[in-house]
Amino acid sequence: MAPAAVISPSILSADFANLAPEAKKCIQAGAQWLHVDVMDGHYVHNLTIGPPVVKSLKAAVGTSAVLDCHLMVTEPTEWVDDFAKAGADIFTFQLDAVAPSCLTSETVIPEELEKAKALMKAIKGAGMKAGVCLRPKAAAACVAPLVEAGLVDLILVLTVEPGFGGQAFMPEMVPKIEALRKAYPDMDIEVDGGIKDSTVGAAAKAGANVVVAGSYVFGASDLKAAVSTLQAALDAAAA
Ligand SMILES: O=C(CO)[C@H](O)[C@H](O)COP(=O)(O)O
Ligand SMILES: [Co+2]
Repeated sequence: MAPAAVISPSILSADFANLAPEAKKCIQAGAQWLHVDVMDGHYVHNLTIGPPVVKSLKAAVGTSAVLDCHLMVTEPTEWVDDFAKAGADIFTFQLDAVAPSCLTSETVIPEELEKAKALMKAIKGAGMKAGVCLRPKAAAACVAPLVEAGLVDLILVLTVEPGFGGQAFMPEMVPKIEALRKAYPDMDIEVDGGIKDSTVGAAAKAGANVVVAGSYVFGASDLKAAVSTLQAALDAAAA
């Protein structure tokens, strides 16, 4: 069965002083997940959200939304337990943070592959779903041994360089989404970066079933209409 269509607004573009009402507005507008961009000031030059904020968000939204945590951090393994305890539902890490060979080769070197597998086992062992994120330079083929090992619940395709919201969608990432959908018909494939009314169609047609949008949703004069536009594009691609 094809995976369900999901909208995951990135709270990176929300008003942090009003995070709970902002999150609830997204859920009322039809968003099923909330995307939490975690940046540690090392992997990227930005500092954002950590486990205490995830804990408060979980207390505010309960089970009405999946907390889709995207960790742009140098040492994801160190954060597994803290995010699990805070209430994260999905823990997605940057593959190149543990397996830098994915940036220069179609095959991850064995030592790095073992590190990625151990991390994913820890994520699942802590009760979260395990996501693997490919930044633009990371080769799609590198996820194959992880999928074959039954460790991948979600593949996130970054369509901007990691670090900031509000960047332009990279159309050259569309073939990567297509290749992953062809290889993994039942996998949750998430697209993240520069998604708005004019770009969501290309990502959805290529096979993404989960769309992240930050600046488009929170910058819209009508948040509900923005979420509906994204949902309509996913529905049209699935029809
Ligand atoms: O992971 C990210 C950046 O590293 C963000 O999730 C992404 O950029 C969302 O913001 P926008 O929709 O404004 O592009
Ligand atoms: Co993100």
